[in-house]
This record gives sequence, C-alpha cells and structure tokens, in this order.
Amino acid sequence: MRYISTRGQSPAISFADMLLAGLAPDGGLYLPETWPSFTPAEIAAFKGKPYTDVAEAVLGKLIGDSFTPEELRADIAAAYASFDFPAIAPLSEIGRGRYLMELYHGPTLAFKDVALQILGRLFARALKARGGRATVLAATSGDTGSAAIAALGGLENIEVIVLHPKGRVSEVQRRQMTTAPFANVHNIAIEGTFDDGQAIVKALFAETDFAEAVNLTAVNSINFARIAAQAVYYFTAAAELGVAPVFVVPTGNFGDVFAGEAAMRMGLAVEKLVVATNSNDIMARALNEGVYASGKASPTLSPSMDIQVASNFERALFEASGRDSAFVRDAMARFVKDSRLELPPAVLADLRTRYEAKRTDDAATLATIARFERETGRLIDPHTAVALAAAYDANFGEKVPVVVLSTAHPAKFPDAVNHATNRIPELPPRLTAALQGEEKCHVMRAEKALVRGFIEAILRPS
Ligand SMILES: Cc1ncc(COP(=O)(O)O)c(C=O)c1O
Ligand SMILES: N[C@@H](CCOP(=O)(O)O)C(=O)O
Repeated sequence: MRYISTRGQSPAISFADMLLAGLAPDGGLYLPETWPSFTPAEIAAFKGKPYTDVAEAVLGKLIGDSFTPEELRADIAAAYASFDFPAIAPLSEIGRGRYLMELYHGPTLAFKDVALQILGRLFARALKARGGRATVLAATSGDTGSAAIAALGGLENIEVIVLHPKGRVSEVQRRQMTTAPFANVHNIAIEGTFDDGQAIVKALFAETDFAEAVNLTAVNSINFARIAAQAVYYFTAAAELGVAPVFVVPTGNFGDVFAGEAAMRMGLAVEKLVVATNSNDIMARALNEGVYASGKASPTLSPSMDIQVASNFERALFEASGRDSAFVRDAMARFVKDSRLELPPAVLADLRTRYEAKRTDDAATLATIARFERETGRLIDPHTAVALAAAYDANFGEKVPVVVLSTAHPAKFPDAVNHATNRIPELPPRLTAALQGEEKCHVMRAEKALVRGFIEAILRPS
C-alpha cells in the first residue's frame, strides 16, 4: 500500500514513511493510492468480534508491509489495554433507534486516544527501525494535545511540542497537558486561536530546510494514520447494528467525519454522515451554501471545535473531485489567498451524497445537555451535545439507526455541564491526582518564527 498527496506533487510512499512524515512535502495530505476494500460479508462478520480484531483487519489492509501482522497485533493489544472499557467504542441505546458511541474511555477521556494510543506505538516502532530523532509538533484546541502527550510522553528520541490557544481550553484540558511529567514534552500557550496554531504547524512544514533538519512530524489528523485508526469504530458500530446507519459527528477539523468517509470508501454502507458544528460553522456553511469561507474562530462552550479551517476538508475535496490534484492545488491556493472558496457544483453535489450539516449554538448546546439529563439521567459533554442536537433534529425514518459520536467525557467540561444541569461530572480518580501536579507551559505570540526558535533551542545540544 502506497500513499499519495492530495496535491499530486510528492512521490508515493509507504505507510511507515507517511506515518513519520505527517504532512506531504507539497503541502498536501496523504491518502491511500487506492482504497483497500471489504465485502459486505466480511463486514458483517465483524459483528461480535473484539474491537482489537476489527482494528487489526482494517489497519492490516492500510499498513501494507510497513509492519508485520505480529507487530501490528502487539501494538493494538497494548494500545487498547489502556482503555477503561474492553469494548473501546461501546454503543449505548439512548432512545428508539438512537445510539451514543462512547469514544472517551481512553487515558485522556476523549476520542483522540483511540487513534493516538496506536499511532504512538507504531510511530516509536518505525522510528526505532529507522534510527534518529523526531520532532512532533501538534496544534490542539484541547484534546489532541493531552492524547499526544499520553501516547508519546517519555519516549526516547522524540520531542513533543504542543501548541494550545491560551485561555481557550477548559481548565481540565489545560492541566492534562501542562502537568505532564515528561522531559520530552513542551507545552506552548499561543496568544491566538487553534487555527493560528495549525497554520504555524503547516508553515513550519513548508520550511523544508528546518522540517528536514529536525525531522518534523505531525500527529494531528492531517496525519492519515489518525484517520485510519478512527475509521475502525465506524466498522464496529455499523456491523453491530447490521444496517447502514447515519453517523452524527461533532466536527472541527473534519478528521473524525472524514474517517467515516474512509470507512465508506473501504466498503462500509453508511446512510449519511451528519457534520455537526458549533457556531464556528465553516463546514456547515460549506456544505449547505457551497462556499467554504473562514473567519476568526470565536470561543464557545465546545472549545475543541472552535476551528475555522477544517484541514481534512482537503481530503474530501480530493475525493469529491474525482481525485483531481490540480483542482485541489488551485482550490487550496485560492482559499489561502482569499479565505474563501466557492465549491464547483459537481463537487458540492458529490459531497452532498455523503454529507449533511447542521450548526448548533451555545444556547441549544446547553438545552441539549439538560434535555438529555432529564430524559436519561446521564451527563454528556458539550461536543457530544452539539451532535445530539443535530440528531434530535434529523429525520431519516424509523428504520435507519442514528449513531451520535460521543467524543469526550463530560468531566473535561464541568462548567458547561454544571451550567446546564446543576451537576458536576466526576473525574475518574486516576486523573484527579495527576492534575494536581505543577503546571509547565511557555506563553508565546502566535508567530511561526518564535515557535521555530523555541524548537531549535530545545534541540540544540547543551
Ligand atoms: C471532543 C471533541 N469532539 C469533536 C472534535 C472534532 O473532531 P474533528 O476535529 O476531527 O472534526 C474534537 C476535536 O477535534 C474534539 O476534541
Ligand atoms: N479538536 C482537536 C483539534 C483538531 O485536531 P486534530 O488532531 O483532530 O486534527 C483538539 O482537541 O485538539
């Protein structure tokens, strides 16, 4: 299996090379050269299988010969042993034909662990085989950062630099990152938004002298290995239900919902992918109005989705245009220049065969948390609530199951949950103690040169 860039100007490479590279040298995002596929019978046979078996089957087709089946099995087993729930992504019925897929049972209580726990292990394995050091630069709006730290903290030959937007993550999210006791982890609070952090990451990849010198890599969902691992739970959920479901996905960077498209391209029958945004609604506007136009992200109660540049949309555009890399290059250049891109009618029509979109503001988010608590006695986090609000509105008929991706534990966002329900969700005890540690974090203006200088200084031999 080889990986190609959406911009068509980088050589095709192996899974291991793609994993260690993160972003393609031409600025594009990697995708499989051809999608591997499963037959309906093979997918049906996933029903009742342990999550780890399905992960082995799906990732097995995507890794090619980069790792042996034994290596993959060992890393998957170790990755998911760190979860509180053996089902890893359990479905719970929350009403007739409606389900929550709980993706927050990993070490940092958000869906990012599902991919980063396996990615970290494969990454360390590939790096060891190759020798040398790597510099992981991650932008986070709150959850990727701690999951990356949990996956890579303390590993040899890897420095991990995490950029989070100062004052725009919850206190629990911030402490999860800044109290990490690892010498190879460096937190930077940038004075800006997640989009500023993500732009710095991409711009530093474009400085190829620097990127090559420090072996720069990414573990955000711009790295296809993230998408690959996240595709697995679409298979487990659909196989368990036995019919093509609707998936409602709280969306920011478009990685998680694109993992649903990846599963579809590998043969999974899905009725629709519903893109649920908060009031940072670039993706809802793009799909509903046909114009992909960014503004400045504004703070909401679902901070991890305060994103106005949805990186993985590039992958969806590549596929929807019939894998036309010249179109993608031109589209991305125009978006960078104008912060605006009109979607060609044929591309938009193709996207709409898979995607629908719905925006939910903070008031409706709170009302949804409160309604869910009243009806079920259970608490959900504000990101899940954005998706659940879209699911309450959706009308796909009684026969179509609707699966809402529950992407974070409510205890990561106690203020919003308390505001809606007068209940404070409890943090699992293992985290409470860890979060009391001393916080370590550098504060910096959102400037590429400052981040580059910081990285050069930590890598310079003393
Ligand atoms: C809790 C939570 N839900 C949903 C999302 C949105 O996922 P994506 O960025 O893959 O669209 C994020 C951030 O990525 C998140 O942290
Ligand atoms: N919501 C994320 C930001 C998007 O990151 P990605 O790693 O999924 O691309 C976060 O919480 O950090």
